[in-house]
Amino acid sequence: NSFMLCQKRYPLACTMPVPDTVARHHTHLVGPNQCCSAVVQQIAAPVSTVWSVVRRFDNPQAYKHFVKSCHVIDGDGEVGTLREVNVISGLPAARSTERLEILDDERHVLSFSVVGGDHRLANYRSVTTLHPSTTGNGTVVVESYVVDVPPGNTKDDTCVFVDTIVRCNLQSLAQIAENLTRRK
Ligand SMILES: C[C@H](/C=C/[C@]1(O)[C@@]2(C)CO[C@]1(C)CC(=O)C2)CC(=O)O
Repeated sequence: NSFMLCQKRYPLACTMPVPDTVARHHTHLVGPNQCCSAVVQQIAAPVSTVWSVVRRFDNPQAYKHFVKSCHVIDGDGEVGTLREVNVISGLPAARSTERLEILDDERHVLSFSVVGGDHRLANYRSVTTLHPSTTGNGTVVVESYVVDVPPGNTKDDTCVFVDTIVRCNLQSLAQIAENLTRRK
């Protein structure tokens, strides 16, 4: 599957030209003052192993190293569950309140939206999907997002900032899933 990244030049809908089973989840309506992008990460671990880490909405710090701690405010892990994420120092952010929007254990789709907190990424929503690699027993992770461009920022700067964090998260996810696979 030749994943092509979400092109920022799609003014209205940010879709990724990928198999339509994937595109459906990574299609975001992008407003005039928003930007969107996507990050793709190859992981040398089975989809089931990667999913067991990604699906834990209550435990993002398992692989997101910018997260210091997280606790569930409301809900039981199903869609609608709210979490409060506390962020490590040094970032232009302290905490974030996030809502679980999609948790699909069959199709390996997770989506959450940022609904509050003190940071600069208003109306952030991301979708993460897992796909078996076409070669070998690995996983391809696709994570796309849409977010408001903060006042004073350009769309490109915003995408560079968010892409960098998402890429760090997915590289960390790869390390953890590959370590889990070696240990078995
Ligand atoms: C980009 C996104 C997370 C961003 C943040 O969690 C936050 C919502 C508060 O701190 C951050 C780490 C950075 C920020 O400015 C906004 C990636 C993810 O967690 O899935």
